[in-house]
Amino acid sequence: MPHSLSAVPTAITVHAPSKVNLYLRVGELRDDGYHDLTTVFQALSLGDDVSVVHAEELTVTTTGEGANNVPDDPTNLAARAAIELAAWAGRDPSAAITILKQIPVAGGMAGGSADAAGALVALAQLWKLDIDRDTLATIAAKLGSDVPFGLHGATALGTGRGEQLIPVLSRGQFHWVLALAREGLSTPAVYRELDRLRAAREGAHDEPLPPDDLLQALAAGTAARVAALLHNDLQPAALSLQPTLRRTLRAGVDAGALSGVVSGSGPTCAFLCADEESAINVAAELSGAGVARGVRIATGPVPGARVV
Ligand SMILES: C[C@](O)(CO)[C@H](O)COP(=O)(O)OP(=O)(O)OC[C@H]1O[C@@H](n2ccc(N)nc2=O)[C@H](O)[C@@H]1O
Ligand SMILES: Nc1ncnc2c1ncn2[C@@H]1O[C@H](COP(=O)(O)OP(=O)(O)OP(=O)(O)O)[C@@H](O)[C@H]1O
Repeated sequence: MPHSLSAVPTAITVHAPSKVNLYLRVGELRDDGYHDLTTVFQALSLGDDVSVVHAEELTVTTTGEGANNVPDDPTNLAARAAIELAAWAGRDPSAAITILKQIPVAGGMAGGSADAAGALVALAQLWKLDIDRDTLATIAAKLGSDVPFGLHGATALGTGRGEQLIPVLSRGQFHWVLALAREGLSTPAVYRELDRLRAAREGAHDEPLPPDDLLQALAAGTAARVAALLHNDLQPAALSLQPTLRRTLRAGVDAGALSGVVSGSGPTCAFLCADEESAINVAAELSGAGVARGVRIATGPVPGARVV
């Protein structure tokens, strides 16, 4: 009996959060193909579970929400995380990675990034690596702009291409309703659409609003003030590519949300509600309105990717 038990490989499981951008200002297109950002991220309780065990080779298997649309080859961001981390450690990247997906795929909630962050934390433990958080964050930034925030979690101000993070004080818990869209949106396509819309406006520039008011509202924990200050420069581009999202945004506010915003590059719409009871009511009404493929309730902020 003890013999057969020891033959079972021990899995390490990490819970990795999704995110919503409470504030996202997009600067000019840079020479490297990225845009400079000023953003405020919040990590949400809706998340993926990433499990790893020792194996002869590197594999990745996904189950759950939208698993059919997630690659099971080395292009999976969790597999790329394994390859980058192994290269840093000077070892082979062999491990079996299993992802239980809850974060909508191509939904603007950093699903792949969460899995990459989760794989980094899980594999660092499985491989018993002596690696500090800063080095892990540097590897994370190579994998994608949103991956460092997947490690960081909570609420943070992001600059650069979104990978440079400063913690933001946030009091209490915020209650969100997420409306999942039927079709995903490609992040590069949404940035391209923003550039196209801006070029068509012939030099008209938005005044960059500093997020100071939002940071104060977060520190005070006032949902109504935070709701009034939600802002996403990518929203017009996401709406241009998926015009039905206008109806979704209206439906959430009509259902009683304080306010709604497209999450990151979309198409998920995130609605901030006054409290838990309001979120339950908004979710029920939105489900009945037929504007979304599905509706989820989430709270934030929550911690970054961590072993469970
Ligand atoms: C929309 C956001 O989710 C907001 O947090 C992020 O900016 C996207 O982050 P991500 O999915 O991790 O994106 P990456 O994998 O780093 O980049 C994918 C593509 O998005 C565009 N991109 C991304 C980040 C950024 N600051 N500027 C960009 O223009 C680029 O075309 C890039 O090739
Ligand atoms: N582990 C993964 N989970 C989901 N998608 C992945 C993963 N690895 C690679 N992908 C690919 O990346 C594409 C974008 O997926 P993802 O769910 O990360 O988008 P997103 O949440 O909109 O990203 P972001 O919010 O960071 O811009 C998918 O269509 C899929 O082909």
